[in-house]
Amino acid sequence: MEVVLAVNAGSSSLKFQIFTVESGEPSLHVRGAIDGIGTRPRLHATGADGAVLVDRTYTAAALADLPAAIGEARVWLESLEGLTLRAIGHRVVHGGPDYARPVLIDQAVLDKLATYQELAPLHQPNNLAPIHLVMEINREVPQVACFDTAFHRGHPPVAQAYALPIRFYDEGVRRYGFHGLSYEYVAERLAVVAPKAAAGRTIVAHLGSGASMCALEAGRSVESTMGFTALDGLPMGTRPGQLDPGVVLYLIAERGFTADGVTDLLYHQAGLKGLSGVSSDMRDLLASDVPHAAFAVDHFVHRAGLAAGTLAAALQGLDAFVFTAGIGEHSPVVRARIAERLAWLGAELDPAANEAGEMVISTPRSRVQLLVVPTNEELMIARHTLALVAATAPT
Ligand SMILES: Nc1ncnc2c1ncn2[C@@H]1O[C@H](COP(=O)(O)OP(=O)(O)O)[C@@H](O)[C@H]1O
Ligand SMILES: CC(=O)OP(=O)(O)O
Ligand SMILES: [Mg+2]
Repeated sequence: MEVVLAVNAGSSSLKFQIFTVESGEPSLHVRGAIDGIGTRPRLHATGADGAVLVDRTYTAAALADLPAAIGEARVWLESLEGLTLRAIGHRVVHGGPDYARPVLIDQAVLDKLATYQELAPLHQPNNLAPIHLVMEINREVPQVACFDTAFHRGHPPVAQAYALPIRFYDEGVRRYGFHGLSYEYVAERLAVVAPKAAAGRTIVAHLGSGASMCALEAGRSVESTMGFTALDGLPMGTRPGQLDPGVVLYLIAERGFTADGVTDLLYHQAGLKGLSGVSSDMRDLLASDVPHAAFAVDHFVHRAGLAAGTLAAALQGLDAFVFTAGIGEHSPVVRARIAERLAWLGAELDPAANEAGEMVISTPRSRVQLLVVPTNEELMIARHTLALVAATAPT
């Protein structure tokens, strides 16, 4: 059976899905992940029917980092029988100014992508590691890089620019935006399940351990809360979101921070984790009775409300607001609190539909339709990979 493997190597997890490709559209065969890498590592995978194929836990030391997780995932994937690998697609967070669409990977592409490591230190090295490994063990299988930045590359220059001397724009210091594979998937899904919302002015809120929002005009991205790196915008699990650059200058000039020290603070020690002192995980904060945990949640909701206002201004109005990713898909409490911040735009939540996790969670008379649409970055990767491989196959 011919399959495409989609790999989403993140900061603390390695997600993968295997799709059969007979029909032209990828069809789910196996879905799995190793998560909790370095803390509570767990490999689990299910078949298309939901049957559990593997569920293993490890000590933190046994799977301490992403390379170790890749090694473990490889052993398990190679134990699956009867599969012929047609191609492998990878999520690559930063495509810089060069890549506006997915690309077939060769050494030159890989070298170029390595130059963006500093712009996404939490993600890019992890995204590239499995590509390197496959290149070492099997040069025959085509590999495709699918970028988080690509979906946003049509933003108008006024939206992409920072008010710095223009030479910096020319050399690539721009607002790129991320989570593009997730937004592209949600936009395609909306066109099917909520065509009216899809045709209008929509904000999609991708609220996971990384979090951002995207403004869609008839399914096309026109603005996003993230910028040059995935540090900007909303507060996240361990990243602060929007921050006055003066804070960084203060840390360097007054507190003796090095570049590495600032990087560690902004990528690993800030956000919900830093503010609460409890956890980077929204579930832990909602369950905690520590006052700082509640304060971190309040801050998250406050900033989400402000970001929604900014994007509504970019769209000059709002027809629909969509929740997705870990928090957006699974937390009725956080959805309800953000929906409250959208009341001035005419949004009215249906509490029962929200608690039940229905797709439409607004009342019929709400002027802004509120929706929950689960994302699927791996399916988007598989679609792109299949399309690119088919287009470049020798005839
Ligand atoms: N039931 C829930 N309630 C609140 N938050 C949740 C729930 N389930 C998951 N989350 C949040 O979702 C986050 C993970 O989201 P996810 O989209 O999988 O992130 P990523 O892909 O960036 O690792 C977790 O850190 C947790 O904060
Ligand atoms: C770009 C980004 O923040 O990704 P993630 O949500 O996977 O951390
Ligand atoms: Mg993610």
